[in-house]
Amino acid sequence: MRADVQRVTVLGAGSWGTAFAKVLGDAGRDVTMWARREQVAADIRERHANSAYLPGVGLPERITATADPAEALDGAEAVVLAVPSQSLRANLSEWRPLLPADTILVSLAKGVELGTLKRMSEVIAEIAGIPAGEVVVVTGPNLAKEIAAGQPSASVLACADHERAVAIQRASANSYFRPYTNTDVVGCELGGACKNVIALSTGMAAGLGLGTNTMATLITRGLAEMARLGAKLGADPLTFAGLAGVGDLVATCSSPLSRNRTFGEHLGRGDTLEQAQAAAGGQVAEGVMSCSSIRALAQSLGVDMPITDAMHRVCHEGVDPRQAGAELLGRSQKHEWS
Ligand SMILES: NC(=O)C1=CN([C@@H]2O[C@H](COP(=O)(O)OP(=O)(O)OC[C@H]3O[C@@H](n4cnc5c(N)ncnc54)[C@H](OP(=O)(O)O)[C@@H]3O)[C@@H](O)[C@H]2O)C=CC1
Ligand SMILES: O=C(CO)COP(=O)(O)O
Repeated sequence: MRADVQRVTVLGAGSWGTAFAKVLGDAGRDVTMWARREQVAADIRERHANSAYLPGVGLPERITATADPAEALDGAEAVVLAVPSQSLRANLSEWRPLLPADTILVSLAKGVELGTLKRMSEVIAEIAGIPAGEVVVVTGPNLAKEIAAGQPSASVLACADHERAVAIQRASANSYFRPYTNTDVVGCELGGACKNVIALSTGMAAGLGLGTNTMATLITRGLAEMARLGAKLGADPLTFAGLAGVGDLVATCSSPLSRNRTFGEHLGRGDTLEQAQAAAGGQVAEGVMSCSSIRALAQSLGVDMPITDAMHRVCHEGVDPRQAGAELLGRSQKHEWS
């Protein structure tokens, strides 16, 4: 493993993969991106733009791109995985023989895998055949469009191996992006996955015409339920007070740029799942799948996550958003911290 990472490969050329490549390029790193579609790769390589995902954003000239994963991965000192959570296992299985030895694996994905109920660093470690403690997880309040516009933001690089987190911290820190390290991978990853589900709920509330008190209630009680899950899985409770918890919740639950919040808003306005998906224009709203996997994980551990449960029932059992809201309020009364 190199402490002074210079050559980075980003696998996935969507919103966050491209914005994170720009962060690395602006930090002076040489970046090669892999795009699933040749036309996206050509746009990045020849026009220094990704018009499909980040229209109007100029990319550093030191970023190049290809649709060939072998070419993208050649010589990579760090590999950033920037594809949706539910396809990551299949994608990485294909790429595994191409991964350079000793490369640092970095995860941008915020989700929990359906079926296995694994966090993304667990999936990556399993497929790559490395200890889970070696995967670096990027999380925090990082709306891609704002970061691509160079707006100041902080982030968290979580890894049990502090040296790997520091290597990526050095490689990504620039004038507008301030990454902190953290060794609580469980807490950081759960924060990133759970907040997408809570953002669905705040979007849904907005779509129903509800105001700020409702949004603050969902954010705060969402934080309580993700912290309960984290505590059961051995996370540090402080993590949920940090960038990966409150920070990402506030950004995602309140911003019109959030795909999860926007998806929820469509459902609240009465759109079907299919209509909301069509409006997302092919971009991933991870919470739609993660509400089911996180709910199953919570149930397997006996953890109460009522908002997540409500989102699962709206998204996958056809429950009306108004009814889900009424049921949340109608639950038995209790102490705030019980
Ligand atoms: N956008 C954001 O602000 C942030 C996103 N994240 C997380 O980062 C992860 C990636 O998100 P983001 O880049 O925004 O997602 P996007 O939907 O913007 O892009 C997804 C990328 O993955 C590709 N892709 C989609 N499905 C597959 C598949 N089955 N196999 C291979 N490639 C596929 C897409 O290719 P194609 O264009 O060909 O469809 C595209 O390049 C998610 O987990 C998200 O939650 C985290 C922080 C911020
Ligand atoms: O994770 C994000 C911000 O930190 C992006 O959220 P969305 O996927 O909802 O756009």
